[in-house]
Amino acid sequence: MMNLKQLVLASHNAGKLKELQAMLGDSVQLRSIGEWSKVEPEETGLSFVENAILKARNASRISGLPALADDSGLAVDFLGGAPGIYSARYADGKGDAANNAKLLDALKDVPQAERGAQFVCVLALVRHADDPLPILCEGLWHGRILTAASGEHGFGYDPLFWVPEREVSSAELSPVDKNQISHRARAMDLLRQRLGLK
Ligand SMILES: O=P(O)(O)OP(=O)(O)OP(=O)(O)OC[C@H]1O[C@@H](n2cnc3c(O)ncnc32)[C@H](O)[C@@H]1O
Ligand SMILES: [Mg+2]
Repeated sequence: MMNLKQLVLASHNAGKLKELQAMLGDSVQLRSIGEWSKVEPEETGLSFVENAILKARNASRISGLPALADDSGLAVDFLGGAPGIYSARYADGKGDAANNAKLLDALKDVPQAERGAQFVCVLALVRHADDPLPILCEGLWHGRILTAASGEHGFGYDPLFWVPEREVSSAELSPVDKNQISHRARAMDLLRQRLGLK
């Protein structure tokens, strides 16, 4: 198999790097693609899977190492699954706070029963840039969109995501707790099984 001591993470998102490295533990060192390039590839795919593969290939091409990508987002029922693959760009690249404000506004006056949402995470691992058989793993996390932000942990939409099984927002979970139950944790669990790491 491939040498998994070092894996390039095809992401410029520090929150993802932290979470994924914590889940992997010491067995695999994740190195951010930011060490090689600050340029983010355009995410032109129409699905999480396509974008994850595109980012992984790009990082592997640049670094010459096997690469792992995470394409993720928030799919809101009332919005027909939006912002979905456009979650990072929902407020036109103005960042997390603007994304959250736009989402709250889009759900203004929407009753609790219709505020269901899921976080989605697709992990793609390529052994090399032209790998014809990327390893793909997916994880979902069901919850609800709050009417106001709450909590300081995590990143992105975490302050707006109510976690029914814990009765707190995702940003109120400790990092250790989030990493046990999140969409990313579920996808990583499958990946570790696929790689024989557990
Ligand atoms: O593409 P890379 O460089 O990995 O970084 P990114 O932030 O652009 O990542 P995505 O394209 O996958 O977009 C995912 C967005 O979905 C949101 N998101 C994903 N996982 C999340 C999580 O665990 N908690 C909160 N928000 C999350 C957050 O807004 C992210 O910016
Ligand atoms: Mg992105």
